[in-house]
Amino acid sequence: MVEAREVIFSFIIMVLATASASWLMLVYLRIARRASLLFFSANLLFIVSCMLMAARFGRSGFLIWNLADIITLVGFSLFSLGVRTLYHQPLRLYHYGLLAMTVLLVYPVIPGQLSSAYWFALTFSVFSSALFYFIARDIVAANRKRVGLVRSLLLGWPFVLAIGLNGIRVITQLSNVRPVYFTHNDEIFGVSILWFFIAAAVFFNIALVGQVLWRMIQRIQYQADYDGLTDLLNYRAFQRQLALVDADAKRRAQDFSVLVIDLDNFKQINDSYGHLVGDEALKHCVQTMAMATRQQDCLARTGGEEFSLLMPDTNLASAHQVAERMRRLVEENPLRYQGKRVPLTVSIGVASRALSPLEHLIDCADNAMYDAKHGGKNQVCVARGRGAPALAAVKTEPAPADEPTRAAHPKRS
Ligand SMILES: Nc1nc2c(ncn2[C@@H]2O[C@H](COP(=O)(O)OP(=O)(O)OP(=O)(O)O)[C@@H](O)[C@H]2O)c(=O)[nH]1
Repeated sequence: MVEAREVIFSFIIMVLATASASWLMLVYLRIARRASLLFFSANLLFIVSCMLMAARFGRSGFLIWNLADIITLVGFSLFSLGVRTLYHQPLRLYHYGLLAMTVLLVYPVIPGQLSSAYWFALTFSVFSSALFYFIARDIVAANRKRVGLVRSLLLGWPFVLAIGLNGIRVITQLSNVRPVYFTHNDEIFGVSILWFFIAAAVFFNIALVGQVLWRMIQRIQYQADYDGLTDLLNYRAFQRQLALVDADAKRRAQDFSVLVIDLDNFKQINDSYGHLVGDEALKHCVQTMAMATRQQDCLARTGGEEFSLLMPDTNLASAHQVAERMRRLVEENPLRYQGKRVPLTVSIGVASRALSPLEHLIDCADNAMYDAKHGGKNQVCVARGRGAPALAAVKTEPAPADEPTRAAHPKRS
């Protein structure tokens, strides 16, 4: 039977070596580099731990046994840290520090003799369960919002299963049914637990590769739909959103409106302060504009310094109010840069679906925005009518501070 164990141990080490090589390849390819490096290191530690465990069958030294357990726990900690790194979660190193301290306090207390096998196994089960719990919890926390609880649990299923199996093991051991697994003189359990190691090595690594792939897919999807600078939806995603809102509005016989918003004299900001300040100005402006929007509105970056706001269930008059409020907020919140005040203003065009067909809606708002530009900038213009939106665009004037919805003369900063 000892020979069978040796063969199985060699097989486990081969599996772990293959996993290590694969993670190293991902590090080399710069795919989730830091997380892959942590997963690679964890697999190396498992190889060391397996070698020690293989040695312990010959000599049954408890020091080696404990060392193998502790190295395995450090490997699981690296898995857990890798998952947190992958999902950009806070590392919270004190969690691992606390766990390490407890491990180092508990292991020396247990007497190093064969009858303690039960306690060593129990201790290892409890600590490894804590680490599996960290991993499963982090995977669920990172994905729950996007794919729901059940699917996010499925993403980390080997770790969830490991918590369950360890739980059963702890309960059976605490209820003193019999010391299961890891008994030196019990050949059957000795070999069966080795098969369990193989399954764990394979499934844990597959689950983690799955996390890396899943994360990459999420990132690609995000880059396809979002603007990297402002984190707003891009033009393509905005068009998709527009079609969805239009279908919904038709079904419910409701109106909706769009704003096309363009920063004024933005080239001048870039030329005077540089592109980095220009980028800051764009981000600052987005934050300010967002103050005028509601939860259901959809603000998108549809051009370099051009934005669009989609407002479901909003008629032209209400959209005009929002646009005016937005214009005023931007004007009143200049960018502060190195103690200087960088004034920002926007020109806004408003159009509503009730007055324009979908295929012309954005053009109508865009033309109204250009009317605002030609009218002197820092103002809101409303597009009316279907056929000739540019001609029908009606300029409205900014409201006074206490009356956000009514007109006054355009303000310039
Ligand atoms: N910093 C920065 N600049 C950008 C970005 N995208 C576009 N721009 C710049 O925005 C400027 C737009 O210039 P124009 O189209 O002349 O517009 P403007 O100066 O705002 O003039 P008006 O629209 O007439 O008020 C150009 O200089 C672009 O290089 C960006 O992501 N970051």
